[in-house]
Formats: sequence, C-alpha cells, structure tokens
Amino acid sequence: ALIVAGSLILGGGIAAAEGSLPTSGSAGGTSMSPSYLTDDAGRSLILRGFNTASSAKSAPDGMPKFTEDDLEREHADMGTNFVRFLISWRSVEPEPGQYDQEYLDRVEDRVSWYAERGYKVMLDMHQDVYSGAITPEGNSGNGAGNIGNGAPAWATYMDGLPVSPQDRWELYYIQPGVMRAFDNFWNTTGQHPELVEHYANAWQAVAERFAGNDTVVAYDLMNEPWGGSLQGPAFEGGPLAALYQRTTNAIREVDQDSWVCVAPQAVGVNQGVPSGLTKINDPRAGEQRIAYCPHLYPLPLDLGDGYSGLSRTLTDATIDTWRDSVEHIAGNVLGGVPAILGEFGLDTTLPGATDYIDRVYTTARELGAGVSYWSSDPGPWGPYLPDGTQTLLVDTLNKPYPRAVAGTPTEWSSTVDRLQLTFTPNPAVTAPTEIYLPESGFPGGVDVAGADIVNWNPQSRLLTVETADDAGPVTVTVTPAG
Ligand SMILES: CN(C)c1ccc(C(=O)NC[C@H]2N[C@H](CO)[C@@H](O)[C@@H]2O)cc1
Repeated sequence: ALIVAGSLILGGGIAAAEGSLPTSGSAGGTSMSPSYLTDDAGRSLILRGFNTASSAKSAPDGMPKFTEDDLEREHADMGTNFVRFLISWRSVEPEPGQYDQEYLDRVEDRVSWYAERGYKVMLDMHQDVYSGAITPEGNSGNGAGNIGNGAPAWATYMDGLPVSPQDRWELYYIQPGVMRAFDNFWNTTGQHPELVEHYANAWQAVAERFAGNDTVVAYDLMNEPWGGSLQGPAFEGGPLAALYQRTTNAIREVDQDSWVCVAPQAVGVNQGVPSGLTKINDPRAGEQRIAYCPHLYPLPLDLGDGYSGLSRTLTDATIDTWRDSVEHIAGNVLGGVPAILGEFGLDTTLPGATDYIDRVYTTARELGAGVSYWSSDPGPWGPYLPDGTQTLLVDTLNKPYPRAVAGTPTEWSSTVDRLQLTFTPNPAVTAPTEIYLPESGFPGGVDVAGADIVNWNPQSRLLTVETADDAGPVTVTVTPAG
C-alpha cells in the first residue's frame, strides 16, 4: 500500500502493509521506562536538533549547503545540541569496494564544527527512492539526485524496466524500474546477494573513520527503508532486519561504542501503523547500544487544514498510535532501547503549526526520545527562510531543556522561563548535569532549587548543577534570578 498526501494508493503486486492501527490503548507494548544514549561521562543525553540537510542529496560533493556560520546561528538562536547529518552510500563508495576518504574528510570537517560547539552527531545513510540513477535527468552524477538519492549508480539495477515522470516524487517509489532496483538490493530477486554486503561494508568504512570520535554518537543505518515488492512485517522482519544485523556486526568489528540506530519502514509506520521490526542483537560486550529511530508524518496534516479542526483530531489520533508503536518496538521488541525521532516537520505557515510542534516535542519528552526536526534547509518547513528571516520554529524550539543529566531522568518539563527536572543521580557520574536556558526567559541570573550551581555561562547559555550522590530521585527547579 502506498500512502501519499491524503490518499491511499494500492500499488499492483505489493502486499499491503500488514498490521492494523491499534483500536485503543497500547499496541501490545508496555509503557517503556525510557533509556538514553549516554556521553563519555555516563550522562543521559537529551538530544535536540535538525536534519542537515536535504541539500546534500543532490550535491556532487555530497555536502549540505550549510556553513559553519549557519551552525553558529542555529546554536545561538536555539541552543541545539544534536544533528542528524545526511551522508550517502554513493559518496562513501563511489565504485565497488572503493571508499572515498576525501568525502569522509569533508564529513569529518563538518563533525568538527559540531564538536567545537558541544553537539552530538548521528550520521544518517540517507536514501529517497533508492538513487539519483533511477532517472537520467535526475542523476547529477553517480546517484546524486533530487528525485532519488542514496545508492551509487553501480548498485542500481533496474533491469531495463521503465521509470516514467511522476507529478509527485513519492510516486517514483512504485515505478517498475524503482521497484526492481529495490528488489535487487534486498535480493528479493535472488540476482544480487552482493549489494547488502557492499552496504554493510560501506558502513564499516564510515565507522572505521569515526570510531574514536566522541562527537559521533550514533549511526542511522538507512533512511526510510522501502521493501519494494515486500512490505510490512514480511519486509521489516525479513531482509530489513537481516541488513541491520549484518551491518551492526560489520560496524562492531571497528567501533564498539557508537549507538546503532534502526528505523522501521517508512510507509505506514511514519503515519502511525505499528512496525513489524524484529530484534537486532548487538555483539558488543556490556549494554546493548541499539537505538530505535522512527519518523512521524501524520497523513491528516497533509489534508491542507494543518493542525486544526478534523485534521487536528485525526493527527492527535495518529500521534497516539505512533507513540504506542514506538514504546512497543523500543521497549519490548528491541529490548528497552533509546528512541530518537529521526524526522518530523511541517510547513510552519499551516494553521496550528506551533501547537503541533509543541505536541510532538511533548510526546518525545515523555518517551525520553531525542528529536531531529526535518529539516534545517531554508524554507517554510525550517527555522529560516531563504532570505534568513526566522520562521516561528525558532521561538517554538528555543526553550529550556536538560542536555546531559548525571543520572536517569524520570520527568522534566519547561516553559520559556522555568525548567523542572526530576532524575535519579548516578553516583558513578561525576560530571554535572547540563541545562540550556534561552536568553528570552533568562535575561539575567538564575535561581536553582534542589541542586547546587556549578556554573552559569550567559554566553553559552549553559547552566551546570550537581546534587548529593546519595540522594534518591531529586527534583531540580530553575527560574530566573528574583
Ligand atoms: C512511498 N514511500 C516509500 C514514501 C512516501 C513518502 C515518504 C515521505 O513523505 N517521507 C517523509 C519525509 N522524509 C524524507 C527524507 O527522509 C523527506 O523527503 C520526506 O518529506 C517516504 C516514503
């Protein structure tokens, strides 16, 4: 089943995505007690940032149109601490078995921009519609494209099947040539067992470069997977899980510490349909460092009414079922792993946009999930228009949040001028808890109840606090100085 913009199109030869929306309550999941990625000091990370950037999809050099000054502005305006940074298989492995170290140098340069500002980076092996090589006009070079992107041309086997022009980019997914390219990649055809091997080895080459880099905290193995002729649990629990396991094993040969993030299939699950993803085992010693990275794009939002009226009601229902599925997959299926909302976003000019964004961040906060908003690219979806004008997103996102917690957070909430955090300190963590405070709510000094101030830096907007080790759950309340 192909779901696009308010309509459901049943594509021929495709098993409809299985699984029905849970009618009420949890989708069989148990409300998970959130777990978190941690930094080298052992602090629980609460990650807030952007996808950067869609412009990388068609760039010959694989880099986003995003400068260090752009990052400086984002950091100053919103205090973000995370990025889902788009990389591509075509750029990593331009020819079979040849890994482009100059491309990885360019990625490492960008990672250093984030490192200098205290960010964590998740590398996203991005694809949409398999590859730019699915159409001659869409392919600006070895799979760089703005219709499709991701796979290199040499890994794109359409077997001569057609790909005709489509009004909407999403519809290219069910074009015969694209379906075949995916079926060959997943080896559903039995003709190309080598492609998933190349994919896993390309990830190993990336992990080899960043294994010792503390800023790169996670690898998002595949963006919005599409199973071609295979859909739903048969795909997610079959070739998708197999690719994730093979790639995790390959990464762990060179990198024991980064989190491996696995995403469900996009169609259906982005819209709240329960995922059929199955367990991925982490061969590392100690705690499993697998994370779950779903996306959220409620279909009703595309009705054009934005987050208002019936569209809002249906969107809320979607968020509820989506949350149940996240709790079930992250909490039960994958074994109590952290979640990162890898993508969500909307046209900020739509009615109710601020309320929708707030609703999603509240859901993420309750799930203990990180968030990377789609996306930092200039335009009405993002924080800035092409002329640099701020959209409502900047003020909506620029709120206090705990960035790194010296223990396990149990709940937190904030308004522009108040933050409250309850957590159970971890005596093994000696680093202080770090909190971001926007200038709009904290123009001067700060008052802290429930903890001792270690430092307050009005330039970086970072407050650090510490609590007595032997305390049980502590509640820290931060307000502007009286
Ligand atoms: C038919 N298929 C497989 C399909 C259709 C639509 C999307 C989508 O809108 N995804 C949401 C956003 N995510 C990408 C980047 O990852 C953006 O281009 C989309 O707006 C995905 C898959």
